[in-house]
Amino acid sequence: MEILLQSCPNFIAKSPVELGAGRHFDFRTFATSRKSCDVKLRAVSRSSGDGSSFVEDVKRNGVLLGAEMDESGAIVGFRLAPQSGDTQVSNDHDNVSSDKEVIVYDELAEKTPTKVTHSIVFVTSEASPYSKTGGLGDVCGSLPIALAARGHRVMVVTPRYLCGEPSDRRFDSAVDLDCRIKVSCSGGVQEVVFYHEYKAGVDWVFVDHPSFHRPGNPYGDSYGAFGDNQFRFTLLCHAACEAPLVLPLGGYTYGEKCLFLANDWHAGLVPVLLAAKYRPYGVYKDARSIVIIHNLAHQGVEPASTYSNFGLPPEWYGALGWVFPTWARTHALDTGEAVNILKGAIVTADRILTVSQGYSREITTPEGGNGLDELLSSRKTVVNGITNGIDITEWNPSLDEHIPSHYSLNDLSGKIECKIALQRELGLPIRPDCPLIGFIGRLDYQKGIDIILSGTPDLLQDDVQFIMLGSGEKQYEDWMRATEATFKDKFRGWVGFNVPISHRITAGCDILLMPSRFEPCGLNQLYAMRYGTVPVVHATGGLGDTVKTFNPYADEGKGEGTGWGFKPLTRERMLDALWVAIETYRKHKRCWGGLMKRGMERDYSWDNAAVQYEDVFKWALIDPPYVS
Ligand SMILES: Nc1ncnc2c1ncn2[C@@H]1O[C@H](COP(=O)(O)OP(=O)(O)O[C@H]2O[C@H](CO)[C@@H](O)[C@H](O)[C@H]2O)[C@@H](O)[C@H]1O
Repeated sequence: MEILLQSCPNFIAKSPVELGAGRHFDFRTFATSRKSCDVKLRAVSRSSGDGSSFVEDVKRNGVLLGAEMDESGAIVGFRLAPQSGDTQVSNDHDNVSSDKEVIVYDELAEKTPTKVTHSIVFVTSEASPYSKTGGLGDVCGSLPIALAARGHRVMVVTPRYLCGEPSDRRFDSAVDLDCRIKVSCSGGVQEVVFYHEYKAGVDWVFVDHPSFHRPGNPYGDSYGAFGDNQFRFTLLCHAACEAPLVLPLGGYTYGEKCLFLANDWHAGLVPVLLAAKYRPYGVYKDARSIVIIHNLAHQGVEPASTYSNFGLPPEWYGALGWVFPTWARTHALDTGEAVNILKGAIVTADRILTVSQGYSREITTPEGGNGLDELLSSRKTVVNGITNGIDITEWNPSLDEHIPSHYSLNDLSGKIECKIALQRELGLPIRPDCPLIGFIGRLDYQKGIDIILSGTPDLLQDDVQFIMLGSGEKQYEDWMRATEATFKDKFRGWVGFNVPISHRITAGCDILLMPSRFEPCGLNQLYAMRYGTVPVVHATGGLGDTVKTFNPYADEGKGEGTGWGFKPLTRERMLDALWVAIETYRKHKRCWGGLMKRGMERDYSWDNAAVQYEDVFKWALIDPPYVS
């Protein structure tokens, strides 16, 4: 797309590093420099109260066919045209490619009116199937599709990770938009490139930079977390703020009236940038930002001296500045001063969302707030929780490509075949009647692995089989291997991240164990219930919200509930709950059938959640920007 910004020196503003000690960092520099770059960018990026300057630019340059405005007169997008000749006409969003200009003319647009409700920009460090290390990838791979299906215009901005493995091929169908922007951060100017794929109604935008090309997962490799993650995700956030202004996806930019959904700390700089870098210059005045907390335990905390890497004005230090409590400091001279990206998001975003109502309450308490509870409590009126849905196409026992036999509520025979096949695959004795317990998840403190570790020897005294799939802390991986060697006929530990195996465990087990210490929502218990596998969970956060404990006497003796929730999180309580579940499985087949059925019958689709997200969008837009 030649018309775009190729040489635009975006982020002309010098970073505080470049400006030396000067306290008067002047963002007018930024605004002026922006004007001096390619006039076409000026037309796209500059904001105007009444839109008149846009119309002027259109007339003068012939670049824009017109600014698209909503009822209030706010600019919500632009239609772009090339400067000269050979125009191709297309209304097919799928045809967006680097060698083709896609124009949507008025007549075509009239015939197929866009169902634009909101322009939504997800910013995330992972989005399945392109990248996934956990539940964040699942959510950002499916919620955007659900919102797009409801008529919203949805873009997902995420890195283009290339790690030299076959998984890189997932990005094969994304095309280079030939749009380069420059980002000033970390004391230099970085060029980032945008790739794009339009799929399932969503614009998947991939931010490309050499720092996203390396072996390992999105955050680290076998040596631990990457040392430059702050830099990598700072780049992502800067690029995500530019994307709606500069990318004419399907012929239109998203424009300034966007709803940014910033997921976890990796995207946490987005609300800060809107407030500190754009709004003071009239850009994104009508945009709103919502920070979605999938896990408060990770906040993007680095030494205070790294503040200058963000490309923010010095006077905005207070938004990210953070001081560790005395007990958390490492030595006598440690002042505890740090920058905390998630904190920055919490104090600048228009709304704060978590992925279940239970967790939204917990994060405002000292026990669940990870040091941010007071801050979150101070913004309690804009904190909400919406329980995640799941991708019911990927997780469907009657169609799942990863499992050996299919089954449904009406015909469960395939489930026992899945169990037998799993026992065979993992080399366990093939015993269809033996209670088979599963665990899937990261091997870390959050997931309560230490409780599993202390309870397993007792659990395995019983006539049960136990399968664990996970990777994470080395001590737990080693423990899994050692336990497998000790209990050859009863225990299997699969160390690694393997999606097909996770499906086969979900389908083949009778019980899924989740003793998470905290769980913002949890997806595996939802997958399990959909697959007729009964969850036994620590009743915390989203686990408490989604798993209702079995009561055989309720509903005139028909029973109610979909599993067991135990509390508090102790080895004894976990073993008690497991014992009740195992006994019910063995001795009360009818009750067990009821548990499976009620779990399988539930509605897990994203539709409910999407409607609730729309409410939050509405509330965000009713209020003026929190930081204007
Ligand atoms: N070894 C392995 N092999 C294959 N697949 C594996 C795997 N380990 C985990 N997974 C998969 O990764 C996902 C994990 O999702 P969770 O919601 O359980 O946890 P996570 O803590 O990553 O997510 C955070 O974000 C999500 C989304 O909001 C919240 O539900 C959650 O509470 C919060 O901690 C599931 O799809 C699971 O099957």
